[in-house]
Amino acid sequence: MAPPPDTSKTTKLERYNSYIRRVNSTKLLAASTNLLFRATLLTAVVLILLFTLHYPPLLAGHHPSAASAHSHRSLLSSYSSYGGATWEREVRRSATPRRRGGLSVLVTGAAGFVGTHCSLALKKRGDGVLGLDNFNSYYDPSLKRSRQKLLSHHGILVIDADINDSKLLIKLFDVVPFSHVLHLAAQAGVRYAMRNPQSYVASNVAGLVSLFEVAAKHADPQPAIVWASSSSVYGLNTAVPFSELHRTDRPASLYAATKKAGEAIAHTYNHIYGLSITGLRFFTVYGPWGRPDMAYFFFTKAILSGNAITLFKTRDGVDVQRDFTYIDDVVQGCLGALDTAGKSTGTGGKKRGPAQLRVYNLGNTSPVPVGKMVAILEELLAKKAKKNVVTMPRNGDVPYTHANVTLAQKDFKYRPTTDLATGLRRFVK
Ligand SMILES: O=C(O)[C@H]1O[C@H](OP(=O)(O)OP(=O)(O)OC[C@H]2O[C@@H](n3ccc(=O)[nH]c3=O)[C@H](O)[C@@H]2O)[C@H](O)[C@@H](O)[C@@H]1O
Repeated sequence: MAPPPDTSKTTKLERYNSYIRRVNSTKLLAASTNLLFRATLLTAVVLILLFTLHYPPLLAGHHPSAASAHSHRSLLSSYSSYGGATWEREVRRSATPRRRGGLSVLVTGAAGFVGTHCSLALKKRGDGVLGLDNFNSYYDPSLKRSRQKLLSHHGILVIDADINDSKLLIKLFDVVPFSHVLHLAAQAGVRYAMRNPQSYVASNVAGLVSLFEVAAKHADPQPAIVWASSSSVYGLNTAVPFSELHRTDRPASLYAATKKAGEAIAHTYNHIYGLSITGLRFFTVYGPWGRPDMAYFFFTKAILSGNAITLFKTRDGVDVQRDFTYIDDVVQGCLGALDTAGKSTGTGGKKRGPAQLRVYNLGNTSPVPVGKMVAILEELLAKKAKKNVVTMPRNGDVPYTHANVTLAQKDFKYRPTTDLATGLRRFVK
């Protein structure tokens, strides 16, 4: 019988070969992972570049900047961390009123233009204010960070979070028994809705529902809610001046449609859950710390830098007109609405009785043609604008806005006092 073959060497060799194969495959895996990582990085850089080219930074013009507000928002909320004794202490400190009978207000969109001014005014008179903002990149977030610094200087904490983050909202209402919510977080801008429609649905519809859900079902006590609707809901309405009784079922832009949807949603939450809700229809609000995507702001920049501006005329050749409203007047209206808001009547998602549901115009009551607005800026800046006058494109704009504010005047003494020339002088300064 032949002796069995000596396998010890072959076995060793096989083991060695298999070891080498494993090492090589690991190297291959590492190499391919490395390659994949580099490819992903390169794609991301190319995408960011393409996006930046497509949406140049807002401060350089009037186009919304970089990444879509929506994707940025989800990124922020997934990174937002909250909780813990120190965090809760800070939240309570910011939200606690300093005067007897003061309000405790959750201000959403606190690092926004109107949000910052309202938060400061509330804090100044001794109310507690806690801010919330997602710092999205619709316009330069560094302006929002500067406003956040200003607020922090006045003892107001602004949390980085999105209104769609229900868990955070629930946590906030667990920590603080807010008496009011001033809900200003929204995707603003009329014409941008054609470019990024989903961001309007995410903020102005889904975000609003997320807030109402938490306020109706989790907050105890339920807060009274005052929120920002818009003059744009009047859409194709031709009866002037715009009254709260006029038709608002013909929005001209998706922006307006989401605000109108918000008013309908408010009705539902008031009806089912007894939430006290007040909608404020703002009319083209302007002033210091304003929004760079608005015409008065980017016109000023363009005039100073010698760039041309585009002025819209209606199809009949008339200047478009706006009831430009100065920020201080709007703040007065917001505080008046908060002070006169009735209490919500429900608890734990159950209505206990009828609650207040209101809508008010907050305008200036004197429309100004955009050409006149530019003439005021030219005088203040001592420099002529280079103007391109074009027929208003079909971009969601309406030709004319004009507020009737009798209702706000009657219910909380709203009385706008700043004309456009005075307001723009303060802005330019
Ligand atoms: O009243 C409101 O509720 C709305 O007011 C503003 O919207 P808008 O009135 O369109 O304000 P701007 O974008 O600053 O435009 C002001 C005027 O300048 C005109 N315009 C704008 C841009 C431009 O390049 N040229 C031009 O003539 C517009 O047609 C408009 O008549 C805000 O941007 C909205 O977020 C807000 O909801």
